[in-house]
Amino acid sequence: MLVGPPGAGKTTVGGLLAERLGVTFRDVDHDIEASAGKPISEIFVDDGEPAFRALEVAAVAAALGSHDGVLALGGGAVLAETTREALRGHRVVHLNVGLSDAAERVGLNTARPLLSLNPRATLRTLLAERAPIYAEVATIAVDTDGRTPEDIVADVVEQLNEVSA
Ligand SMILES: Nc1ncnc2c1ncn2[C@@H]1O[C@H](COP(=O)(O)OP(=O)(O)OP(=O)(O)O)[C@@H](O)[C@H]1O
Ligand SMILES: O=C(O)C1=C[C@@H](O)[C@@H](O)[C@H](O)C1
Ligand SMILES: [Mg+2]
Repeated sequence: MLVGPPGAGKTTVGGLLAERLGVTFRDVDHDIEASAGKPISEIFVDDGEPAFRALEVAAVAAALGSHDGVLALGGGAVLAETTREALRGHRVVHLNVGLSDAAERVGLNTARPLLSLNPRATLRTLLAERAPIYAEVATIAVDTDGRTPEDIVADVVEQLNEVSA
Protein backbone atom coordinates (compact mmCIF):
# COMPACT_ATOMS: atom_id res chain seq x y z
CA MET A 1 0.00 0.00 0.00
CA LEU A 2 1.39 3.38 -0.94
CA VAL A 3 0.42 6.52 0.97
CA GLY A 4 1.63 10.10 0.81
CA PRO A 5 0.62 13.58 -0.26
CA PRO A 6 -0.23 14.69 -3.79
CA GLY A 7 2.94 14.67 -5.89
CA ALA A 8 4.65 12.05 -3.70
CA GLY A 9 4.57 9.73 -6.71
CA LYS A 10 2.14 7.06 -5.47
CA THR A 11 0.76 6.41 -8.95
CA THR A 12 4.12 6.64 -10.72
CA VAL A 13 6.16 4.65 -8.17
CA GLY A 14 3.28 2.23 -7.57
CA GLY A 15 3.16 1.15 -11.21
CA LEU A 16 6.93 0.66 -11.35
CA LEU A 17 7.01 -1.15 -8.01
CA ALA A 18 4.31 -3.58 -9.15
CA GLU A 19 6.28 -4.30 -12.33
CA ARG A 20 9.42 -4.87 -10.31
CA LEU A 21 7.62 -7.23 -7.88
CA GLY A 22 5.75 -9.00 -10.69
CA VAL A 23 2.33 -8.22 -9.21
CA THR A 24 -0.61 -6.14 -10.39
CA PHE A 25 -1.09 -2.47 -9.65
CA ARG A 26 -4.28 -0.75 -8.62
CA ASP A 27 -4.94 2.90 -7.85
CA VAL A 28 -7.89 3.79 -5.63
CA ASP A 29 -8.30 7.20 -7.32
CA HIS A 30 -8.78 5.39 -10.63
CA ASP A 31 -11.25 2.94 -9.06
CA ILE A 32 -13.34 5.85 -7.78
CA GLU A 33 -13.30 7.60 -11.16
CA ALA A 34 -14.23 4.37 -12.94
CA SER A 35 -17.20 3.65 -10.69
CA ALA A 36 -18.41 7.28 -10.60
CA GLY A 37 -17.95 7.60 -14.36
CA LYS A 38 -16.25 10.99 -14.00
CA PRO A 39 -12.97 12.55 -12.87
CA ILE A 40 -12.35 13.29 -9.18
CA SER A 41 -12.36 17.02 -9.93
CA GLU A 42 -15.97 16.65 -11.16
CA ILE A 43 -16.99 14.58 -8.15
CA PHE A 44 -15.74 17.43 -5.93
CA VAL A 45 -17.67 20.02 -7.95
CA ASP A 46 -20.90 18.04 -8.40
CA ASP A 47 -21.15 16.23 -5.07
CA GLY A 48 -18.67 17.92 -2.70
CA GLU A 49 -15.64 16.66 -0.79
CA PRO A 50 -17.60 14.76 1.93
CA ALA A 51 -19.32 12.69 -0.79
CA PHE A 52 -15.92 12.00 -2.38
CA ARG A 53 -14.47 10.93 1.00
CA ALA A 54 -17.36 8.49 1.51
CA LEU A 55 -16.74 6.96 -1.93
CA GLU A 56 -13.05 6.80 -1.04
CA VAL A 57 -13.59 4.88 2.23
CA ALA A 58 -15.71 2.34 0.34
CA ALA A 59 -13.24 2.10 -2.55
CA VAL A 60 -10.28 1.51 -0.21
CA ALA A 61 -12.20 -1.20 1.66
CA ALA A 62 -13.15 -2.90 -1.60
CA ALA A 63 -9.59 -2.73 -2.93
CA LEU A 64 -8.05 -4.02 0.32
CA GLY A 65 -10.49 -6.90 0.28
CA SER A 66 -9.88 -8.00 -3.28
CA HIS A 67 -6.42 -6.92 -4.40
CA ASP A 68 -3.16 -8.55 -3.38
CA GLY A 69 -0.68 -6.54 -5.44
CA VAL A 70 0.53 -2.95 -5.06
CA LEU A 71 -2.21 -0.48 -4.16
CA ALA A 72 -1.88 3.31 -4.36
CA LEU A 73 -4.24 5.19 -2.04
CA GLY A 74 -5.44 8.72 -2.71
CA GLY A 75 -3.48 11.41 -0.89
CA GLY A 76 -6.22 12.07 1.66
CA ALA A 77 -7.45 8.50 2.16
CA VAL A 78 -5.65 8.16 5.51
CA LEU A 79 -7.72 11.01 6.96
CA ALA A 80 -10.50 8.47 7.54
CA GLU A 81 -10.19 6.50 10.77
CA THR A 82 -11.91 3.53 9.10
CA THR A 83 -9.21 3.47 6.46
CA ARG A 84 -6.40 3.82 9.00
CA GLU A 85 -7.83 0.83 10.85
CA ALA A 86 -8.21 -1.15 7.63
CA LEU A 87 -4.52 -0.57 6.85
CA ARG A 88 -3.36 -2.21 10.08
CA GLY A 89 -1.52 -5.45 9.37
CA HIS A 90 -0.62 -4.38 5.82
CA ARG A 91 2.77 -3.27 4.58
CA VAL A 92 2.28 0.46 4.12
CA VAL A 93 4.88 2.59 2.36
CA HIS A 94 4.92 6.32 3.06
CA LEU A 95 6.33 8.21 0.09
CA ASN A 96 7.62 11.37 1.71
CA VAL A 97 8.01 14.60 -0.27
CA GLY A 98 8.94 18.16 0.66
CA LEU A 99 7.06 21.27 -0.39
CA SER A 100 9.44 22.27 -3.15
CA ASP A 101 9.45 18.94 -5.01
CA ALA A 102 5.73 18.36 -4.41
CA ALA A 103 4.82 21.79 -5.81
CA GLU A 104 7.05 21.26 -8.82
CA ARG A 105 5.61 17.81 -9.54
CA VAL A 106 1.99 18.77 -9.07
CA GLY A 107 2.42 21.94 -11.15
CA LEU A 108 -0.47 24.15 -12.02
CA ASN A 109 -3.38 22.09 -13.19
CA THR A 110 -6.98 21.58 -12.21
CA ALA A 111 -6.91 17.79 -11.95
CA ARG A 112 -6.33 17.99 -8.19
CA PRO A 113 -9.34 19.83 -6.81
CA LEU A 114 -7.82 20.58 -3.40
CA LEU A 115 -4.91 22.34 -5.08
CA SER A 116 -6.78 24.35 -7.66
CA LEU A 117 -6.59 27.51 -5.52
CA ASN A 118 -3.23 28.70 -4.24
CA PRO A 119 -1.51 25.31 -4.70
CA ARG A 120 1.74 26.08 -2.90
CA ALA A 121 0.14 27.43 0.28
CA THR A 122 -2.42 24.62 0.31
CA LEU A 123 0.28 22.02 -0.17
CA ARG A 124 2.33 23.49 2.67
CA THR A 125 -0.60 23.24 5.10
CA LEU A 126 -1.59 19.81 3.85
CA LEU A 127 1.96 18.44 4.18
CA ALA A 128 2.28 19.73 7.74
CA GLU A 129 -1.15 18.50 8.85
CA ARG A 130 -0.86 15.06 7.31
CA ALA A 131 2.79 14.21 8.05
CA PRO A 132 1.98 12.63 11.45
CA ILE A 133 -0.93 10.67 9.97
CA TYR A 134 1.18 9.16 7.18
CA ALA A 135 3.86 8.35 9.74
CA GLU A 136 1.27 6.67 11.99
CA VAL A 137 -0.02 4.27 9.31
CA ALA A 138 3.28 3.53 7.55
CA THR A 139 5.52 0.54 8.20
CA ILE A 140 8.17 1.88 5.79
CA ALA A 141 9.08 5.47 4.88
CA VAL A 142 11.02 6.58 1.83
CA ASP A 143 12.18 10.11 1.00
CA THR A 144 11.52 10.99 -2.63
CA ASP A 145 12.96 14.51 -2.96
CA GLY A 146 15.43 14.79 -5.83
CA ARG A 147 15.25 11.08 -6.59
CA THR A 148 14.09 9.23 -9.66
CA PRO A 149 11.09 6.88 -9.44
CA GLU A 150 13.43 3.95 -10.23
CA ASP A 151 15.72 4.84 -7.32
CA ILE A 152 12.73 5.12 -5.00
CA VAL A 153 11.44 1.71 -6.12
CA ALA A 154 14.84 0.16 -5.40
CA ASP A 155 14.77 1.68 -1.89
CA VAL A 156 11.22 0.40 -1.24
CA VAL A 157 12.15 -3.12 -2.38
CA GLU A 158 15.25 -3.09 -0.15
CA GLN A 159 13.23 -1.98 2.87
CA LEU A 160 10.48 -4.52 2.17
CA ASN A 161 13.13 -7.24 2.10
CA GLU A 162 14.64 -5.99 5.36
CA VAL A 163 11.27 -5.93 7.09
CA SER A 164 10.39 -9.47 6.00
CA ALA A 165 13.90 -10.85 6.69
N1 LIG B 1 10.46 10.90 -8.05
C1 LIG B 1 9.93 11.72 -8.96
N2 LIG B 1 10.71 12.65 -9.56
C2 LIG B 1 10.21 13.52 -10.47
N3 LIG B 1 8.91 13.53 -10.87
C3 LIG B 1 8.09 12.65 -10.31
C4 LIG B 1 8.54 11.69 -9.32
N4 LIG B 1 7.47 10.93 -8.94
C5 LIG B 1 6.42 11.39 -9.64
N5 LIG B 1 6.77 12.40 -10.46
C6 LIG B 1 5.89 13.19 -11.34
O1 LIG B 1 5.09 13.99 -10.49
C7 LIG B 1 3.75 14.03 -10.93
C8 LIG B 1 2.85 13.49 -9.80
O2 LIG B 1 3.13 12.09 -9.61
P1 LIG B 1 1.98 11.06 -9.23
O3 LIG B 1 0.76 11.34 -10.03
O4 LIG B 1 2.59 9.71 -9.31
O5 LIG B 1 1.72 11.47 -7.72
P2 LIG B 1 0.63 10.93 -6.72
O6 LIG B 1 1.31 10.75 -5.41
O7 LIG B 1 -0.04 9.74 -7.32
O8 LIG B 1 -0.40 12.17 -6.62
P3 LIG B 1 -1.99 12.16 -6.27
O9 LIG B 1 -2.12 12.07 -4.77
O10 LIG B 1 -2.48 13.48 -6.77
O11 LIG B 1 -2.61 11.00 -6.99
C9 LIG B 1 3.70 13.20 -12.22
O12 LIG B 1 3.81 14.10 -13.32
C10 LIG B 1 4.93 12.31 -12.14
O13 LIG B 1 5.45 12.02 -13.42
O1 LIG C 1 -4.69 14.69 -1.11
C1 LIG C 1 -5.92 14.56 -1.32
O2 LIG C 1 -6.78 14.84 -0.46
C2 LIG C 1 -6.34 14.04 -2.62
C3 LIG C 1 -5.41 13.41 -3.43
C4 LIG C 1 -5.74 12.70 -4.67
O3 LIG C 1 -5.05 11.47 -4.71
C5 LIG C 1 -7.25 12.49 -4.82
O4 LIG C 1 -7.69 11.40 -4.04
C6 LIG C 1 -8.02 13.73 -4.47
O5 LIG C 1 -7.66 14.73 -5.39
C7 LIG C 1 -7.76 14.19 -3.03
MG1 LIG D 1 -2.00 9.32 -7.86
